[in-house]
Amino acid sequence: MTSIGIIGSQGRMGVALAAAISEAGQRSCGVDKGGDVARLVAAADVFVDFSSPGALEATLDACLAARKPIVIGTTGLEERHHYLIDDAAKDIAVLQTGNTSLGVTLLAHLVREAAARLDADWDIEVLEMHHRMKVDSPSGTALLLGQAAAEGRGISLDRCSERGRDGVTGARGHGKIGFASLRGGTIAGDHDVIFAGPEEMITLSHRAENRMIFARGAVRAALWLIHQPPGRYTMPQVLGL
Ligand SMILES: NC(=O)C1=CN([C@@H]2O[C@H](COP(=O)(O)OP(=O)(O)OC[C@H]3O[C@@H](n4cnc5c(N)ncnc54)[C@H](OP(=O)(O)O)[C@@H]3O)[C@@H](O)[C@H]2O)C=CC1
Ligand SMILES: O=C(O)C1=N[C@H](C(=O)O)C[C@H](O)C1
Repeated sequence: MTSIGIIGSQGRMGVALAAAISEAGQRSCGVDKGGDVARLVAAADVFVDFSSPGALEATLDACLAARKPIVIGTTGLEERHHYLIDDAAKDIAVLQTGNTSLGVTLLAHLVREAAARLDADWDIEVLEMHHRMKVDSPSGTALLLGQAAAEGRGISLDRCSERGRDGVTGARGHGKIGFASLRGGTIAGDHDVIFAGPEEMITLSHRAENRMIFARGAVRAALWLIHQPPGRYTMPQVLGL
């Protein structure tokens, strides 16, 4: 039996993850804000982080000291967090993703394919809606889908994204990838990638009906990651997509 340590165990995802770990016949333990992450790391075989970007540095340090692998599902990460992850991945196995579900992993593949086939006359917009308690925007998934679209087009998302339109912003930039975020209610996570072309439109969508899809995907990733050498891994590798 594998012991999976949960960073953010009392949160919405932490609770769903504990249920998914138990469903998979594995053992869980956890830590929350103010808790002893080094103690948790000593007690488990692999870790899943669904907490807050502020927790990441200490969590990675503890995993590095113990040479143990980690799945990072927390979103709202900044560039410096990605550098920390790249550094850690030289010594331990790390998987970071904005979405651990099978459906979104496949959707990202479809978005990359569509973007590769449609020229820049097809405007790409990523629309997401989440529950009222979500603190970061755009969602990690929206950014992941935007990245897939940019890769399909062979462009850099950093240079082509259009975010936070408000007021007289001027016409939409040609070839840009736009993002829009809605917040309300208890929605677990809805994402649409819209390809708006000349006189026709394609929408690729994913609806999360509840958090167990993320939790089950995270368990699958954690159980896969313990068998991998140091490196930075992705959900398509876990799912063989
Ligand atoms: N990759 C994916 O598939 C998914 C990612 N997420 C992401 O996971 C994260 C958590 O989401 P959610 O569960 O809804 O959020 P919650 O706010 O419900 O839970 C976060 C938990 O993390 C704890 N926490 C905060 N800071 C620390 C810290 N420094 N060390 C340890 N624990 C800490 C919180 O404790 P306290 O309340 O005391 O602050 C809380 O228990 C978000 O970034 C979200 O976007 C969510 C769903 C799927
Ligand atoms: O905060 C959430 O709830 C979710 N966060 C992730 C994200 O930012 O994309 C994944 C999922 O959409 C739910």
